[in-house]
Amino acid sequence: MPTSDMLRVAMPNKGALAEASAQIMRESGYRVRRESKELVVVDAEQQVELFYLRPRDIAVYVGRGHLDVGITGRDLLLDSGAPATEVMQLGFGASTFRYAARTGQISSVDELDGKRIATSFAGLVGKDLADKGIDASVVHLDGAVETAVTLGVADVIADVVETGTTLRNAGLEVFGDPILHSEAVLIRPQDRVAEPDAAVEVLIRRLQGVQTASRYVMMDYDIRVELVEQACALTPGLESPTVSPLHREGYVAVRSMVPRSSTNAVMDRLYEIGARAILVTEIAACRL
Ligand SMILES: Nc1ncnc2c1ncn2[C@@H]1O[C@H](COP(=O)(O)OP(=O)(O)OP(=O)(O)O)[C@@H](O)[C@H]1O
Ligand SMILES: O=P(O)(O)OC[C@H]1O[C@H](OP(=O)(O)OP(=O)(O)O)[C@H](O)[C@@H]1O
Ligand SMILES: [Mg+2]
Repeated sequence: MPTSDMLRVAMPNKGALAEASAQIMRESGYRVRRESKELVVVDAEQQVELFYLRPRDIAVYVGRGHLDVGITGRDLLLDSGAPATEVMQLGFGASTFRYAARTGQISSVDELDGKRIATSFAGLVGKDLADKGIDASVVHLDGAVETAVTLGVADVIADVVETGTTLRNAGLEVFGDPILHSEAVLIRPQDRVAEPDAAVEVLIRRLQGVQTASRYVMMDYDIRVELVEQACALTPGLESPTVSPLHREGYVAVRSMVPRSSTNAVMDRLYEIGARAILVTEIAACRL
């Protein structure tokens, strides 16, 4: 359906996902908007158009096939009911979607029957209630739903919870299991996910490259040649460590990718077995 040959991408124009979405696209080498009033950015060189839309509307545009891919929240995708499919998790914007009530008032979803539930995710909540066989009424509000309980508009809310600060400030607490674990995701039209699309594949590989580059560091060290197997067991890398001869007889240099979170623990172990000149560098970008 898209009329242009360019890859048409939906970007969140504001809200919790906007900044991180712009950052991951920028680091993936795409031209993003410089100014928050820009609605469309055309990158003729790379044949990509970015459309800045309300996060809530993104699944609608993509589901109808007017845009090829979009970045939105899993909760917004499911709430919309649009025929779009999640094709990649983007690793930011994590949150849970939960029921909450006045502290100490409700301890289980079994108590929801007959209650008024305020939410801006009526689709998601309606489906959850139906799945659980609960007969409750949904009060659909645009946002700041925590206040609905304070003002007596509802008995319960169902909303995005990240740190829990907003709930605490409203004197509310969660109950029951999370309805959903959400995060930012890349979505495509449901009826086109099976169709190979070279431009989408390039986008996904670039996004994966940025994710990997931020999850790993590059580690270099020198070690006596007879200890190289032991050292490589500590730094197996993703495929295989690079082992190069050193000018100094009996030593080799090893280079390997190491998960960022274990950097210091790995350096400690390497040092203990005799590795020296252990250097850690950032990976700016990668394609694996
Ligand atoms: N702390 C958070 N608050 C709100 N949404 C969050 C948070 N963390 C992640 N998200 C995700 O961001 C998306 C919400 O997008 P939305 O545009 O409503 O952002 P917002 O920050 O609520 O902005 P708005 O000012 O328009 O309400 C959802 O997918 C939600 O799960
Ligand atoms: O658990 P927390 O870290 O406090 O974050 C969750 C809160 O943030 C969002 O509100 P937002 O600022 O988007 O306002 P809104 O409700 O009007 O969308 C969300 O709706 C919760 O209220
Ligand atoms: Mg919001």
